[in-house]
Amino acid sequence: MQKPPVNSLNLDLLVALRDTLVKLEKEKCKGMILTSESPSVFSAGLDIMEMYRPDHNRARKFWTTLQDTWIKLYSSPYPTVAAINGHSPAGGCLLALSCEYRVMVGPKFTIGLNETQLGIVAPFWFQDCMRNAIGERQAELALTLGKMFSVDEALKVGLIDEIAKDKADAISKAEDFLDEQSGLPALARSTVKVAFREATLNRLLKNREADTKMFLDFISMPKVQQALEMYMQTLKKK
Ligand SMILES: CCCCCCCCCCCC/C=C/CC(=O)SCCNC(=O)CCNC(=O)[C@H](O)C(C)(C)COP(=O)(O)OP(=O)(O)OC[C@H]1O[C@@H](n2cnc3c(N)ncnc32)[C@H](O)[C@@H]1OP(=O)(O)O
Repeated sequence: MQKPPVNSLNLDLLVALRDTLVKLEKEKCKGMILTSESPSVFSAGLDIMEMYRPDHNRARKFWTTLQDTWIKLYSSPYPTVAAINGHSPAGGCLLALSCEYRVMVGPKFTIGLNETQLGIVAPFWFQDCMRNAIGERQAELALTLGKMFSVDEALKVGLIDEIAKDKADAISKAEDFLDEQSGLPALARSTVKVAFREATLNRLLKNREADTKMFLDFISMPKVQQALEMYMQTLKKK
């Protein structure tokens, strides 16, 4: 990802990510590493400006493109690794959680689904991804708190799989994971992957329209708009 300054996921970046994932699948990609050009941010999550005083049609397109991107990434037949070389809050954490393996550069960055802290709600499929990675108990604690994990905490709870000392080390560890996968019969591998992920995927696939409506209704609430405005101001002042 290369959208300065913080790889915030706006409609354009989501379209680019989705189209890349579609292309990789078509071209029978053998494996993908998702990482960031920024030296300190993997992705700042959803672009707040897409939710603040939105145009209804654009907001709908934004949300359905996010859903498409997640579905493609989460169900990709080829192996996927997130080399998390910077902070990874909210939607950034979702991208990492949707890969099969996570290597994160330590020690100073943070990762987590922090939505609750912002007065917004992590959608059920964000929550499912966290639950699948760290288990029911830890996921409930993390999501109600909107906890951002340090790299050490993330490793301890199973949110990431390995710590790297810098980006090059993270890429090298990600390549080791892909090398291990490349020796396996591809169809057997991807069938097992999709079987593990099917229930989570189907939950969104069967409720896409309801999920979109919930998003649009949610961001239309004056209280949510106020929270987003205050949050944007805090970020800008910083
Ligand atoms: C009632 C029940 C109903 C249930 C309904 C369920 C449905 C709910 C639907 C709602 C779903 C909402 C889901 C949201 C998921 C998200 O992803 S929300 C986004 C959350 N993201 C964050 O909180 C991250 C915010 N950013 C940061 O913490 C920091 O920027 C950073 C740690 C990533 C990087 O720090 P640093 O390197 O110091 O950069 P900054 O100076 O902070 O930022 C530079 C620049 O970028 C702007 N910016 C940062 N993040 C965002 C963002 N997410 N979107 C847009 N813009 C962002 C920041 O304002 C700075 O701008 P300026 O340079 O000052 O102009």
